[in-house]
Amino acid sequence: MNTEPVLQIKDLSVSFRIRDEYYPAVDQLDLTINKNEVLAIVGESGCGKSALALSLTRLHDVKNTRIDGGLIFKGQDLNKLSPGQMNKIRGSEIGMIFQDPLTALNPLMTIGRQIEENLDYHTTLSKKEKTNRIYELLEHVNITNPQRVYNQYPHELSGGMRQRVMIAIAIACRPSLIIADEPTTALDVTIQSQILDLLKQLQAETEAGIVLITHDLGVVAEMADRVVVMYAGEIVEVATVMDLFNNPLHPYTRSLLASMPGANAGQDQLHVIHGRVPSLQNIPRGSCRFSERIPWIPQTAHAQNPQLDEVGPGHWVRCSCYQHFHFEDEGKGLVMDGIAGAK
Ligand SMILES: Nc1ncnc2c1ncn2[C@@H]1O[C@H](COP(=O)(O)OP(=O)(O)OP(=O)(O)O)[C@@H](O)[C@H]1O
Repeated sequence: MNTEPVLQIKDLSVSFRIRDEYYPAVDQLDLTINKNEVLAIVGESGCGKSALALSLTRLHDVKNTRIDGGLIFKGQDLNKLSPGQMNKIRGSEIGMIFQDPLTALNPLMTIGRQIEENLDYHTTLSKKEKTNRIYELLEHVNITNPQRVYNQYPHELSGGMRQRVMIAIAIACRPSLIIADEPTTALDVTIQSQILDLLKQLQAETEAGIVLITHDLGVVAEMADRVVVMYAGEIVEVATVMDLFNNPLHPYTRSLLASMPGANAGQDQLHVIHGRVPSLQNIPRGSCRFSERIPWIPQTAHAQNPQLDEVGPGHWVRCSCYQHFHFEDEGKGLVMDGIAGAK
């Protein structure tokens, strides 16, 4: 595995203003994304995945969002760039693919014109070169009739085709980093797997680092090299995809995996994680954030403020007592050694 860093995230906090106070949705996060790797970020809704993605592209609402910390990309800190400097990087060296291409694409502009706009901004190609490049890009994302699609509007295309167009725009200037936020969530299963295959193929060609934000562990298993599990704004586990699926350590990761369809073969019910991700104002910031989702485990078992520790090569976990948890079948869920009354 190539470990040449593309992006280094250093002590990153992304905070939203709620009634004149800022609350971190991403809390002091450190992470490196390498060239030619797919780094998946997973977690339930509200864990801070999209807040993280927005901060990487600096597409946040500046009035109500504060970003602290470093985003080191090719030797410069994205967080210190002016909006103009960032515009030059976004869409060229950093490509973006979002969940809903219908919202991301301009409904009043033809597909050809939208890709051309990107090339206008980031390249000095002539009109003819741009047109050829657009046809080439559309073909590259497996659009069979590029000439026709060039002149079509987003609403005339299927969801899968629109996502292919988004990918064509994202890769138009051969980015070294791609942020893909739930790129296949809105698509049906067959189209989803075609789009994932396309992303894999493009990555093999470009060697870009891909940050893949998803709540779908099936997508993670298919795509990721490394996985980051987020809970309530923090990383709770980082591991290679093999380690994460074969040897999950954090109770939250284990609960997520047990709640995945197909995980409990032979059992009638999927595991349901008790409770929900706390809202920003209610995150217990000075203690173990996950403890309230496993209330049957006594507070004495939780470290006050667990750190993210490397417990094996490249395997990090934020839990001081992960060795004592185990998962029981038949709906009993997560239990802890020697704790009576656990369920
Ligand atoms: N603009 C905002 N203002 C205030 N709070 C926000 C804002 N955007 C997100 N949040 C809050 O920040 C937290 C993290 O949200 P975020 O959208 O990043 O989660 P997520 O893991 O991406 O969830 P989803 O999968 O549903 O998109 C949530 O508590 C959310 O309610």
